[in-house]
Amino acid sequence: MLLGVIADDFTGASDIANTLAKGLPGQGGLTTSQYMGIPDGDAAPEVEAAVISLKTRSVSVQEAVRQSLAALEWLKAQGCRQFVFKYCSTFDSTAKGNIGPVGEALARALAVKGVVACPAFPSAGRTIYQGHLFVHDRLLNESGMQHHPLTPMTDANIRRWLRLQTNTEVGLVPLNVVRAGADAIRAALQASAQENEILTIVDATCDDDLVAIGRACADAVLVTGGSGVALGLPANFIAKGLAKGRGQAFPGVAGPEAILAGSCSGATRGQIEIHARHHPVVAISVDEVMAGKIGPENLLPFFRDNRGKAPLAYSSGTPAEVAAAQERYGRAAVAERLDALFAGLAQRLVDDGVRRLIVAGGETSGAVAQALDLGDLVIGPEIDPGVPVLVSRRREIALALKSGNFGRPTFFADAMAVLEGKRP
Ligand SMILES: Nc1ncnc2c1ncn2[C@@H]1O[C@H](COP(=O)(O)OP(=O)(O)O)[C@@H](O)[C@H]1O
Ligand SMILES: O=C(O)[C@@H](O)C(=O)COP(=O)(O)O
Repeated sequence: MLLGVIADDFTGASDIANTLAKGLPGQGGLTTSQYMGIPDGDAAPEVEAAVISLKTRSVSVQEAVRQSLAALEWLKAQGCRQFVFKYCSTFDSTAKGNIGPVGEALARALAVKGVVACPAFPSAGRTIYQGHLFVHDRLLNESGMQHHPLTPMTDANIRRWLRLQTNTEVGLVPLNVVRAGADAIRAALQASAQENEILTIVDATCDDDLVAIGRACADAVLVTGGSGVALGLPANFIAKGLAKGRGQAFPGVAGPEAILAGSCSGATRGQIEIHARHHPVVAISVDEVMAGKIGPENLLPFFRDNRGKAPLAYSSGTPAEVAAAQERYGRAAVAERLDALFAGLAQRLVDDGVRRLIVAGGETSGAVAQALDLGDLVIGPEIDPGVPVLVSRRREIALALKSGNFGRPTFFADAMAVLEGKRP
């Protein structure tokens, strides 16, 4: 194995697995597998890149660090020469963590400083300039992310935000240095390390910037960021003759289908609204869930009755609805109960024969994927930027784990077709 990724959530893991499997146009990527948590045994010998999905974005700092270091140990034991800590392209974190503490702990474990911290993902509209994160034409804190149910992002200056989470100063490699190319980036990172800065925000506003950053990191032991930071990494291994740039075929999976949405992002709510125009959808009431009046068994008939019609169940609410529910029951309690509902529902759906499953929302996907005994996931074709088809050979299921913010407006119906091996 060449490259090991520690991802702080499950949709993020499939996002970066997609980037690594795809590689740069005309070059191909790495043979990539996604794992649900730290695997018990060794990876299959053909795996060149392993992505370990953790659910550490919203747990305590200590727990996030503990799990991330355990993942690092497994990846080291598989022989990886480079490690990536993958977090969200919208830098989802609180003033306490978990990006800073996990990034610093991994860097300390690997004895490195001046480590790239770059959440940029231009094809999804995330760019960084002078350490400020933009989502399309908006600063992060004006993009809707200030309303996120678990990690409200209230500062677009991610260098300043990250410094709240770290023990050491945070560096910056500005865009003019990035545009000067890989050698200039490498020199700036070395200078940052000499200043004892463990993590260094690196600007990037387009894919070429990310490719240059990737080239600068050819020999870096640790890289951190969104999936974009991995764009140039497979090419380094191919150039060194360590990987061949193979593609992975996907024949499609037929069978009953289900869509579950727990993300409250504007993008997901828009996709639900569009899906509802021509497909059966059912809203899950948070009040009824909290009162114990609705559980997985109540939702199962809806999916059975609507087989073949891409049925969708969602809890997704507007910022005002989310705020009201959190005030009434507490943020953690709502998240826990909804996670448990979606997890239990997914288990029953798969036991009932569902073979194509789409989940919207990182935490929600984590809860669902942990509940299903999926084994390792093979990375199939890209549905939309950051969202690949995932195939569980163990359970013969095709999945899509969609970040709340990702996907075209007609994502749900289109993705269902792709899971079946058809292009819409
Ligand atoms: N109606 C709601 N009110 C409050 N919280 C909700 C509601 N619906 C979902 N949630 C919670 O909001 C969080 C959404 O996070 P996540 O699934 O990661 O989506 P995203 O990918 O948009 O971040 C989850 O913890 C989920 O349980
Ligand atoms: O980097 C990204 O934006 C995604 O890969 C990601 O991490 C998604 O997180 P959620 O929005 O919580 O699904």
